Amino acid sequence: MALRAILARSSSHPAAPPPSSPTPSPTTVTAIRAASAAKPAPASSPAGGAYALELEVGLDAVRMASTLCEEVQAQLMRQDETADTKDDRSLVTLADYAAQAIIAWRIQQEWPDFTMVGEEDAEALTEGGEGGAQTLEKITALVNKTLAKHKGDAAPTLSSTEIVAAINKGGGKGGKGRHWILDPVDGTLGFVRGDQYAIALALMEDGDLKVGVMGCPNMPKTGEVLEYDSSYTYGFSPSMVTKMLAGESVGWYKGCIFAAVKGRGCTVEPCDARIKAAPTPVTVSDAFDPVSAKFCEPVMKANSSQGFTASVADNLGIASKPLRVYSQVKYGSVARADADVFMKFPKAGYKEKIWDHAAGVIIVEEAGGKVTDAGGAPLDWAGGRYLDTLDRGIVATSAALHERLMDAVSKSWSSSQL
Ligand SMILES: Nc1ncnc2c1ncn2[C@@H]1O[C@H](COP(=O)(O)OS(=O)(=O)O)[C@@H](OP(=O)(O)O)[C@H]1O
Ligand SMILES: [Mg+2]
Ligand SMILES: [Mg+2]
Ligand SMILES: [Mg+2]
Repeated sequence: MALRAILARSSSHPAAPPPSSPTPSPTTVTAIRAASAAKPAPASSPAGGAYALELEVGLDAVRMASTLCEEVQAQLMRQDETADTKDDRSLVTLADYAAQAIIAWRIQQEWPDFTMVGEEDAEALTEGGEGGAQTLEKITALVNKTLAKHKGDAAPTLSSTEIVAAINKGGGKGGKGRHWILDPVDGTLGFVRGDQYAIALALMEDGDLKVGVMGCPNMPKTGEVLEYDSSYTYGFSPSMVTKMLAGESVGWYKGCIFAAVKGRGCTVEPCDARIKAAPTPVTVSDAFDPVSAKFCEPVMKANSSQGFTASVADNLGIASKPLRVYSQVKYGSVARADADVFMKFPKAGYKEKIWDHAAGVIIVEEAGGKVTDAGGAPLDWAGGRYLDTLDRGIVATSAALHERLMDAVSKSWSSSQL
């Protein structure tokens, strides 16, 4: 792999006061009530049930990875660090490797024989000459620093050999059986631009998603993500940190972790463990009003046909502009009803990867939503590393709106074929 350094876009983010919550949009006329379709949300955290340990480990692992990513994103913004390109010319940073390493290490503590389908591998670090070796050294230091921060005296010091082994745990083939699915930094482009990204972890058993944990370190506590673009990378003010350390409520914060367990609902809580806030149940939008409805999609035209999604939105009567957001934060936005619909229609021939969707999908489903391909079929998690049988694209929405969305997709597809 070529380790060609790319300068992260320079970005100045003026300190801004915490934004206030946006006014909720009214729901009116053509409202489709989805309440009966939505699962009853539990009073607090999904609390795991039979998957309590998996949930606890997943939250711990994703929390550590979030800390590590925040540190690297700040370095990128200061231009103290750079991104590299992989053989497929996509971006990769220290954080992508280090987050995969720390999450795999944490899972291995509980399940030494676990298998994982993860995005990254360590080839560029072991076969990449001096540049690769230097990058591995930085990753090792970053992982150990993060472990020390989170585990204190109990923190081990991992060797670079252990780090390589942990990263390479992501090389699983998937298929039937029990596999963790990991995108250590989803939306790497957003990450290097100081924007939205997600750490997306899921557990799949025989094709069924059982647990999803998604860290979104730049997602605000409330409101739509695009309203906060000037404040993504500013930290907490000194007075907020003082309050947090004293265990006081700070009201607004940025940095959310979504957690979902099959059949037990979905919750959201702060990424930063210093913020004392109980996990809050989230549910998808319970009504559809085209006037106030919003849909989200990838930022890059190369990743999804923006013309096609505009046509589908038009068929649904959605008047507002799309929310173009990096990463699986889009699924989080649908899960907590900031948006009504997420659509992605990649170019023909592009093979979607399971780690780009697994955590987001169980989060939306457990929030009362439905995620399918463009033909209405559920996604096939047991087919290996790719979603090989996917029909055209992926749509996520409330269970109640799904059929209407399918009709809109069919209508747009027919007219685009004419
Ligand atoms: N050509 C093409 N078509 C569709 N999808 C692609 C394509 N190339 C890459 N990818 C995958 O898209 C992941 C990022 O998705 P996003 O929704 O964040 O895209 S965007 O940057 O907002 O446009 C991104 O995930 P990360 O690599 O984790 O960032 C890729 O796996
Ligand atoms: Mg990538
Ligand atoms: Mg991804
Ligand atoms: Mg990624």
